[in-house]
Amino acid sequence: MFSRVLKPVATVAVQNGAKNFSTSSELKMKVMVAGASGGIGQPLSLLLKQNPLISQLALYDIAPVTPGVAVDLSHMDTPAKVLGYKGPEELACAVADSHVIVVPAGVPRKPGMTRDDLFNVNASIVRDLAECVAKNAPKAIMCIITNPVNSMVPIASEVLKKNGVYDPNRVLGVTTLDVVRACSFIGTINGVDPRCVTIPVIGGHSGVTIIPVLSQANPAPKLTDQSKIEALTKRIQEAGTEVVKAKAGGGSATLSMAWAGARIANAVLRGLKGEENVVECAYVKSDLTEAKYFANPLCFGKNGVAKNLGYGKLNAYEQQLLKAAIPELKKNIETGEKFVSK
Ligand SMILES: NC(=O)C1=CN([C@@H]2O[C@H](COP(=O)(O)OP(=O)(O)OC[C@H]3O[C@@H](n4cnc5c(N)ncnc54)[C@H](O)[C@@H]3O)[C@@H](O)[C@H]2O)C=CC1
Ligand SMILES: O=C([O-])CC(=O)C(=O)O
Repeated sequence: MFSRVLKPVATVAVQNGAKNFSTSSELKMKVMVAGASGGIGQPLSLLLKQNPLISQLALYDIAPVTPGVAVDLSHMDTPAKVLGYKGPEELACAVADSHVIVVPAGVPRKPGMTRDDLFNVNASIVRDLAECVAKNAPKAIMCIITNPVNSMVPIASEVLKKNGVYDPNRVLGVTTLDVVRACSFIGTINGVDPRCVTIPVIGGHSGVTIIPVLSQANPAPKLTDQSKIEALTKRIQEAGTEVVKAKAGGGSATLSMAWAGARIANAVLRGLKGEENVVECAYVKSDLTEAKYFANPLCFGKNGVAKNLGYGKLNAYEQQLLKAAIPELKKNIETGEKFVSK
């Protein structure tokens, strides 16, 4: 079950420049989760506690239960040491010396809302977290789950820039759930194990900006005509809303997101550790299109994103999807950038 998420630990030592990194033969990695007591944060932390690449797991949230969540997880018989941090006065300690910071802090959607409707509340949460990261762990790799992802990544990037510590290879928007869903749906259609399916999902993380490149899926979905391809594309684009509706006011995807969050964190950690050819899609600073940020397959290395692998050849339908996504992405990016500059 964990073969993709928990790959064997590489034993090479790496030195990637962040302060207080271990210089012993085994790099000790600290992962911090911001929003650790929430619907995503708790199961994500449960999965991360099982990751042998992590020596320290710092759980941060404004919720009073957070130290208790940390005590609870600390009783699991896996090596990662778990510490809980609660409230803004403890944030700097939680962040300090982190190699990877995963951010599911912020409010989720209710039925009838778009991800953009979350902007007003979540923008300041991500801004303040990024400010603290800039001051206390400028070399950390931020993996931002908080919605709207398309705008939150520009916000974190602009804050890091203002502090003079921005490295575009160290700020990611988490789009892994779109890939996970596409693999799951294709697995069902083809009657195969979804873990054997690969597919790039490019663009961003909301509605029309989510572009599953079905022509590059392996195995190809067994769909006979174009209308079925279009219906599958729509389902992947709207899968978040499918969950929001099904939860009927109880929030959005949490468990599948935790799974996806653990998967991208593991890819980043494997790259930091020196493993080669670790590839996942994520939303990053990009010059591939007119949008300043764009999601597509990336290769991870000792300093975060090591190589942008582009998005390959798109068929005519996918090119049409890309054309529809770009104006929306540009608008979302501008909204994020304006929020920081005002
Ligand atoms: N990127 C993606 O694919 C997905 C993103 N999301 C997004 O993830 C976010 C979290 O969703 P859930 O976990 O379901 O929400 P939730 O409400 O269950 O949990 C959010 C947690 O964040 C905490 N929090 C609020 N302000 C904070 C702050 N300033 N610092 C630290 N923690 C803070 C809350 O106390 C709460 O524990 C939402 O914005 C949601 O839209 C959800 C699913 C998929
Ligand atoms: O739909 C939402 O609000 C949460 C999310 O981003 C997803 O499930 O893809």
